[in-house]
Amino acid sequence: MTSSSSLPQDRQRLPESLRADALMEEDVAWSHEIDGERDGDQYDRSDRASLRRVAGLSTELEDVTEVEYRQLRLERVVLVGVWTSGTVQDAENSLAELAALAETAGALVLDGVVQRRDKPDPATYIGSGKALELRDIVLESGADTVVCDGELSPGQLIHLEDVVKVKVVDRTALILDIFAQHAKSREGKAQVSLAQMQYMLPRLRGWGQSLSRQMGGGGSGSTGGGMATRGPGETKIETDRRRIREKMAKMRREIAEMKTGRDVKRQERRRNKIPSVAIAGYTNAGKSSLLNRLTGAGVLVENALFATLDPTVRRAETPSGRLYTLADTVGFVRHLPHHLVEAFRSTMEEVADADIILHVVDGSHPVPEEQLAAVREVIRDVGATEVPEIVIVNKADAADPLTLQRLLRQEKRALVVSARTGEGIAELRDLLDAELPRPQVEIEVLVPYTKGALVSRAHAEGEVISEEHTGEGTVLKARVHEELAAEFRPFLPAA
Ligand SMILES: Nc1nc2c(ncn2[C@@H]2O[C@H](COP(=O)(O)OP(=O)(O)OP(=O)(O)O)[C@@H](O)[C@H]2O)c(=O)[nH]1
Repeated sequence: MTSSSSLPQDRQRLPESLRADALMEEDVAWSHEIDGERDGDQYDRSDRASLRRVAGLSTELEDVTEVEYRQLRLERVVLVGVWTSGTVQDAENSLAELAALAETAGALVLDGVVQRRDKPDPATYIGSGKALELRDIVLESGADTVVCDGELSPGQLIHLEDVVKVKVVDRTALILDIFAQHAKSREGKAQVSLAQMQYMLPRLRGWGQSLSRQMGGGGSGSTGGGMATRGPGETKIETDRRRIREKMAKMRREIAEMKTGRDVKRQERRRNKIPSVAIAGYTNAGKSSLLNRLTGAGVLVENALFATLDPTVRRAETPSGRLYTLADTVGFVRHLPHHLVEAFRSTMEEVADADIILHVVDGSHPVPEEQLAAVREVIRDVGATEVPEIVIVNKADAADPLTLQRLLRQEKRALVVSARTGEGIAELRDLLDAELPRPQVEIEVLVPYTKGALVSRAHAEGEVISEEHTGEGTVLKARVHEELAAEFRPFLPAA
């Protein structure tokens, strides 16, 4: 078993070896220890994450009890995870992902600890001995927040805060915080707010109590940064709860109205029979980059998780000139808080409604299969299992060729591409051309030049077989969808 005193030595040793190649002054070493408490299996490893500091996170913990949710203030964090099953690699990947999430939320990750246990401790998430060790790490590193790699009960949050004496947040709160930062549309913002309130409701008491206790007993220095002296009392919490419930009801109504507007637009696209392609995939897999490649649209591409939160729908063209719509969707992540899956169910309808799902996976990830499985779970959840799926293994330029080969072997329909270099994109366009549903009705018409717009629609929405300009108008032979065929009816040659 690793004693707590070996940890500081590890961390002292690591920054030096890393400092040599540090690019930024702000970079710090990220080390973590995986502690085999039960089976004596020990594992030490260091890693370095590129860490960035993002300003502008403004909320103190006490504000969380206000009805208006503001972002959590995550600055200097220590990560902690409980490793209950799977391999060491699984535990590492999960913590690495938590680090990426914390960075995306603007935090500086100082350290990470994983504890091997059968299940999380019901009182403090990690065992009580480990919690004390964590307190030492927090003190030594000057962290202001502990981020846990799971969803904690209100009681676990209170108890762990009591031990470590700084704010404790869980993975769910972290993801909600990131979503709050990234939502841009009114609908997206409303959905995230609703999910945040849902999450907050049972936890108001916990955070309030914990704070009151810290204020009363712990001494102001122990909380690590700028907390107010007011601990919300029972009555305040009750008032907050009622106000939150009222606000949630109002928000649900508003979201329902916005959804109606979006449904109308989607039905319009359907009526026009423009084939639709939905891009789905794990967060950071390269969905927005692929959308940009296929449409030339300047969608925000960020090396951060969940840059895309609101569905973006664009028009694109196949090599033969057929129009289709391409929808980018929210990035998925393992253990996506269920409030969020629920909240984004309606935006995911773009996926359920599509003719084809392009399931983008990051080929440079050590285990892309995990991401594929997590995304498929959501695809199943939104009832989109019937939609044909093409797996797009992205980032070929940065991927291990063996991983690519393995994925191609495992997946029924897969294509290797690089949205960055353009590799494989021509093949993807051809594939879409071949796979998108074809218009059914063949027409042969003479269209007067005054109705030129109809001919343009045949080009965009159908397939033109031949086109000839005569003195009387355009002689057009084409395959189009039923609705458009009906509009051409007046121009059919007289029987
Ligand atoms: N090396 C490499 N990097 C890529 C490729 N495609 C995308 N990226 C990078 O991966 C990161 C994420 O790309 P995005 O397109 O924003 O990913 P996303 O899936 O839309 O992300 P979310 O919005 O978080 O769901 C960015 O830093 C991209 O530059 C690729 O083909 N090769």
